[in-house]
Amino acid sequence: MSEQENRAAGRVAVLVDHLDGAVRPTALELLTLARGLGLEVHAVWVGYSAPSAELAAHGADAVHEVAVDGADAQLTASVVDALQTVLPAIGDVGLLLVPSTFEGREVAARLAVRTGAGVVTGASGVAFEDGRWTAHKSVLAGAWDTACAVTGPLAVVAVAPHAVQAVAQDGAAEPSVVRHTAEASAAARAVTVVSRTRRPTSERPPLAEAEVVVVGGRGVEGDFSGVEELADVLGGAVGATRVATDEGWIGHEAQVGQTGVTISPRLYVGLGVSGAVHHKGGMAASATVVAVNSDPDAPIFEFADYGIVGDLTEVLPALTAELRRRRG
Ligand SMILES: Cc1cc2nc3c(=O)[nH]c(=O)nc-3n(C[C@H](O)[C@H](O)[C@H](O)COP(=O)(O)OP(=O)(O)OC[C@H]3O[C@@H](n4cnc5c(N)ncnc54)[C@H](O)[C@@H]3O)c2cc1C
Repeated sequence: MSEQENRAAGRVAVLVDHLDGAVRPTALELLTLARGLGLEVHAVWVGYSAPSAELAAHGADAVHEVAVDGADAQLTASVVDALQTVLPAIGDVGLLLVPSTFEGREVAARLAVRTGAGVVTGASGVAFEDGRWTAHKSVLAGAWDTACAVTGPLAVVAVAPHAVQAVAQDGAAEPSVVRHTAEASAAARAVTVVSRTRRPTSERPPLAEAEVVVVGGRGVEGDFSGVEELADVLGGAVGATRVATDEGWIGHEAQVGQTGVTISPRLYVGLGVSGAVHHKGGMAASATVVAVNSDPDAPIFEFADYGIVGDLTEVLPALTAELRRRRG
């Protein structure tokens, strides 16, 4: 970028998603993406004790810790309050990256309503093109790639998990750490968190962020044990079609698709999944699609990278056993 373009693009801020003090993997991806843009990168951490060296290794030049006064800092309204305080303090921010998770998209939308920023969600990449921040995303079940240029002064781009690979670099300079305090808005103060109950933890990664997702459809005929076994061998998450969740074979939180969770794993494995358009809409951004289906004319084979025509009762145990053998 020329000096003039650099000035027009402004600085890049990254909202760092974290849980119990640990940076979420998607935040490291966002920082890596931001570093690649070649501009000043500011990491925004709501709370204190940010792991500044880890954030710097992934691209942060400066780390901003923000305490929210008067409300629970984990509420999305509080996160927006924090951003509204810290972005003007950084100054000249042209692009804010947030994760395209449920919470990230809510933060993006609330911030846009308050500030008039332009928002693009589910982006696979972002670049400064023809004097505007432009986000790229695939739409209509992956049938179209679009470029969405933001015309306002601030672009808020929610980036899909795994759009880039997080890469730490050795020898990053120690970032400056700046502390801020944000005043909670009426929206944040209106909510009191009375209790928190941690869901029973699973060894598996969260569905929306997983690098590998194994999905069971109607073809599993009610038995998800083989789907879970393959997911565990691959270190992945378990997903399902709406048919499988409607049948009560697995919880609704596992539903992948237009009305379920949107995923963008490196590897998607569909077992007894037909590949209906409503399902495809939530997984079309998967990098590699593998399908096992007994019907050679199943629509999923039209967009799968690798297809196995066969009965799950035979293919799945053989596949799992072979992968287990190869992984030692
Ligand atoms: C408004 C709306 C929103 C929707 N949202 C979603 C959504 O978010 N997510 C979603 O998934 N769906 C959604 N649906 C439903 C969607 O349209 C499909 O009905 C659904 O995805 C089909 O699920 P399935 O592939 O499991 O079942 P089916 O379409 O019935 O396919 C089952 C497949 O399993 C194969 N099979 C059967 N037995 C075996 C075997 N033994 N071995 C190997 N293969 C076998 C069959 O050949 C078939 O291809 C939505 C529908 C509507 C109308």
